[in-house]
Amino acid sequence: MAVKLGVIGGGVMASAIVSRLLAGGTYQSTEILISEPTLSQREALHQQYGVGVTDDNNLAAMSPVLMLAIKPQVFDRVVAQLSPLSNNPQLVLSILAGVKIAQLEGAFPDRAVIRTMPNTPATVGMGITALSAGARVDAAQIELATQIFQAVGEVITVPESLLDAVTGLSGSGPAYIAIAIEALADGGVAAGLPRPIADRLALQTVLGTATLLNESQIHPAQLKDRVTSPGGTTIAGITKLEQAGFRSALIEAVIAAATRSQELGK
Ligand SMILES: NC(=O)C1=CN([C@@H]2O[C@H](COP(=O)(O)OP(=O)(O)OC[C@H]3O[C@@H](n4cnc5c(N)ncnc54)[C@H](O)[C@@H]3O)[C@@H](O)[C@H]2O)C=CC1
Ligand SMILES: O=C(O)[C@@H]1CCC=N1
Repeated sequence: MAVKLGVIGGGVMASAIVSRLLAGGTYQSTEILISEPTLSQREALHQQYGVGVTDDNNLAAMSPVLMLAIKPQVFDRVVAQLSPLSNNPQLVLSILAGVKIAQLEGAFPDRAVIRTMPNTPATVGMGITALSAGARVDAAQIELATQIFQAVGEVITVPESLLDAVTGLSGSGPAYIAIAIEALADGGVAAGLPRPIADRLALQTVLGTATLLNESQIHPAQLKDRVTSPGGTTIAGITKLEQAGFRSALIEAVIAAATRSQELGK
């Protein structure tokens, strides 16, 4: 069967996206070719997903749809090593933080380019991906990109000027939430809970709160007010959070990550 999707870089995000594309039937394993320099990673991808693997980026780049899943720091080097013949894909999808549509269009002349920002909950189909289309993209290509990223969760379309901010929030956000869950569990241990119980309580509290907000569509501030009894435990905890700058820490984290995304595109 002919390869339909080539992927350059077979790391964390490529694995997450490819696994969901296969599970959802968007592509068959024989229709995907991943180029990856690390032998053990190639073997793992082939064994786990049955996809084609290669150490030659030019082979992956010949596919009609090419997904770039390398680190932004190696983008220039990877592009410089692609031969003109492999400048064949009709559609290039980039998941690279920071790398701009203009850079992508310069690297793939005459090809349609869509810059995207997915996130790691993609692994379980609960991701959210923002797409931003370049000038050469037609409606069918936006539809195809949407279909590909819907395999890993929600898809939204934004102007490119917002993609660095998206990166700072939803791209990097899973790490902030993971730290929050770890810290909540540490707090539980500090308050006397056995570790396994603290871990379970912390995780389910975040999962349950996110699900409740999502399903009820109430504002987070309303939910906070519902939990907070006058003179009770929650307001005692919130007072400490405010003293420690919890809100501003999160705000500053998103801004710092967005700023770093901008820097990566320079
Ligand atoms: N990890 C995350 O949560 C997210 C990452 N991204 C973006 O996705 C991209 C990939 O990130 P990860 O998957 O986390 O990184 P990763 O390090 O897990 O994967 C990158 C892969 O590229 C391979 N690679 C290195 N040099 C190469 C070359 N010359 N040719 C081909 N492959 C090469 C590496 O061996 C590695 O397997 C980055 O650009 C990042 O900005 C986007 C959204 C979320
Ligand atoms: O940390 C990074 O640069 C990548 C982009 C978004 C999430 N991880």
